[in-house]
Amino acid sequence: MQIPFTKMHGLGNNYIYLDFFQHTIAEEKLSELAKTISNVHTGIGSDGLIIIHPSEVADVGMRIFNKDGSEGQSCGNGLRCTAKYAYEQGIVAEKQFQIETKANKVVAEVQVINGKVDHVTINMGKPHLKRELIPMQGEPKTKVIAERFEIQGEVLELTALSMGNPHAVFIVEQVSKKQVSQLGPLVEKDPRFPQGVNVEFIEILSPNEINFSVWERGSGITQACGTGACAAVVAGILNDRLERNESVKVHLPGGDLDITWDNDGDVWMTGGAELIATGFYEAAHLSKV
Ligand SMILES: N[C@H](CCC[C@H](N)C(=O)O)C(=O)O
Repeated sequence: MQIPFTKMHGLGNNYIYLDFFQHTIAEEKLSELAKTISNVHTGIGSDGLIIIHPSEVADVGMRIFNKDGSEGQSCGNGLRCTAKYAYEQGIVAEKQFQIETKANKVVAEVQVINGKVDHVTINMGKPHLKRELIPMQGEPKTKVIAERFEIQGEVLELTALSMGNPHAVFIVEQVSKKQVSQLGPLVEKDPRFPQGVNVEFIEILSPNEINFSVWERGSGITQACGTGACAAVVAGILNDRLERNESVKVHLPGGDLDITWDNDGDVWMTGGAELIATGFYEAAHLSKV
């Protein structure tokens, strides 16, 4: 069975995209397909699988599956690539349109240069700050801001929130690969986060600029995490370290995103989206799943 695919990335956070307007795959096969197609040795290799699909409540829909086959509720880099694809493939006719995710409906606006989408701005909606909405164990109605968090004998300060998917943000003196690779997987699966959690470490460079690194739920270290960058800026503002209602430059390993948490409570993300390849995935073995 040959499955047509498009591979795209946002700041190096790359996914295999399937266009369900053209060709669908059975629901029960999607998790297994995400695992097999993401495998760099026996598949195409990616951070996961994204489904672009018809929506009854928006112009287009997007679902995201991580490398381990788990389904996330949203994906910032995936949304920018989905917006690029939807506009360039004529799924949408306007430069501004709505995209449905498991988490919410977002508004995307594409910036077109020479007929191609160069970058995309997305209103990612409002963060959820209550512990029960992250979700995280503990006193439900409270927020998680600069909370003492002990892990593997280390005591860190945790700010946790949801962008439709869960995020644990740690403000540190200096981000390092060592801390992400050692602490990331432990926090991701910590029982205090019953649905798991994406883990971000941020270094405040100024009230409008941070360094950022991430261990993603279900995919491990990635070059970038759009929802994570949004969560990081919200966390920095909640800790009075970053400017509200102004653009914050987020330096991720794969490149920069501009994030604003405005006074209406919406989080805005602007960044690139790139086409890598199109092709056909040989999925004969999937028939046995
Ligand atoms: N790993 C995430 C989904 C992908 C998010 C990330 N790639 C982004 O750009 O926001 C989760 O399980 O919630």
